[in-house]
Amino acid sequence: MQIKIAVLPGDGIGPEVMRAALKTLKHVAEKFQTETQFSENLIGGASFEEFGTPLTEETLKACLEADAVLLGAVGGYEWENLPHHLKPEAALLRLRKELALFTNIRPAKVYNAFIDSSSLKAEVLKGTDFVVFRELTGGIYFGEPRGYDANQGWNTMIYQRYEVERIARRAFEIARQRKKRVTSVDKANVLEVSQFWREVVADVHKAFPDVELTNMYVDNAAMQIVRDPGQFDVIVTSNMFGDILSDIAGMITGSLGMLPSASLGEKHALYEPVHGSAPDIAGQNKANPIAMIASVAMMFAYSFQMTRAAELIERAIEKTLELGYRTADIYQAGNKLVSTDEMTEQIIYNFDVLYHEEGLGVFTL
Ligand SMILES: NC(=O)c1ccc[n+]([C@@H]2O[C@H](COP(=O)([O-])OP(=O)(O)OC[C@H]3O[C@@H](n4cnc5c(N)ncnc54)[C@H](O)[C@@H]3O)[C@@H](O)[C@H]2O)c1
Ligand SMILES: CC(C)[C@H](C(=O)O)[C@@H](O)C(=O)O
Ligand SMILES: [Mg+2]
Repeated sequence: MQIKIAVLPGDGIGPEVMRAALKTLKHVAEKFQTETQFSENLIGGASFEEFGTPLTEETLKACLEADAVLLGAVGGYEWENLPHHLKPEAALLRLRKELALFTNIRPAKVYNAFIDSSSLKAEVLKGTDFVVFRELTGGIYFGEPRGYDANQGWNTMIYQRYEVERIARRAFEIARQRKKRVTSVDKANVLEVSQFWREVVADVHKAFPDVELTNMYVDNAAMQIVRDPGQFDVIVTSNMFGDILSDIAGMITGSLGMLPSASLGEKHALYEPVHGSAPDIAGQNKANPIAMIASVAMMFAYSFQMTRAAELIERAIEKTLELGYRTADIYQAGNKLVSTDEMTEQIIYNFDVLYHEEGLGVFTL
């Protein structure tokens, strides 16, 4: 098999975690006799500096032609005051829209080895394994009209029926393979668009009577995720609520540096960590590469049905954590403090150890 991947390292720690991910990817692909073909392009601030735009047509074309896109992160202090359409983040938003990546999947899974280093108590975290399905190409992020002048600023939160239906359907389908529980998160007590969301989700639910549906207001959901994360299986929600809830979920798992994501459309797929470009630690070889490496695992599973490869990467991450290796963001006294590169080497080493063991290829991210 040959796989064609568009690589977009981006800004800040993006290139550092991408280097880690590509090293892992190449190693895994070789083990599984999979031929890889890469295109690499600038995106975000790096692209703005070189071409005066955060996303060139050439980069977009490379992404449209690839089987899967891998993205590091975009953004940084130096580009914060640019007009909106030139900000690094605009590139990511346009890419999601152009590739029609309407489903963003962000799993919040607690690694056992890690349970004592989270900011939450171990007994609260035990058994936490849920996934956020965030709508990614609609809602207030893209609604018109939008703008600001000297006296006011405005955005529009709008959803079309088909947009809610397709993400809800995917959430119910995945729930069927999991614990069969969907929590739809909205703000229907205040927003009409949320009332609409709630009604459409209920309509879609009729085709999935074996899955339990609960509705929850977003403020309560934020609290419940921290109070009792074990109650959730699949959370489905709109673009902005999903953005916020997935960062909260990031802390459940210990650090944003641990959370991978997949963005899927009908034809295209993009994989990126949930975290940003972390300008505060960029260039120091101390970023946690796990979110990016786990995003590669998601790519193998979702884009190429290589479940065994994905499972081995996931287990190699787990084993590396069990052995006590930690980057600075998750370090506690008694651990082995390692750099981005050393963490990557350990994960690859443990991948090789596990590769020789028997396994069924059960991927849980
Ligand atoms: N998908 C993306 O490209 C993406 C996502 C979020 C934020 N951003 C952008 O990134 C820039 C910085 O945003 P922010 O500071 O709000 O969020 P951030 O995720 O970049 O950083 C938040 C905090 O988490 C830490 N952190 C994040 N990832 C880490 C990792 N892998 N290892 C260790 N520590 C890590 C950072 O050091 C920082 O203290 C902004 O320009 C923002 O727009 C981009
Ligand atoms: C960088 C930004 C545009 C992006 C978002 O808000 O979607 C980020 O926060 C994310 O969660 O992927
Ligand atoms: Mg975010």
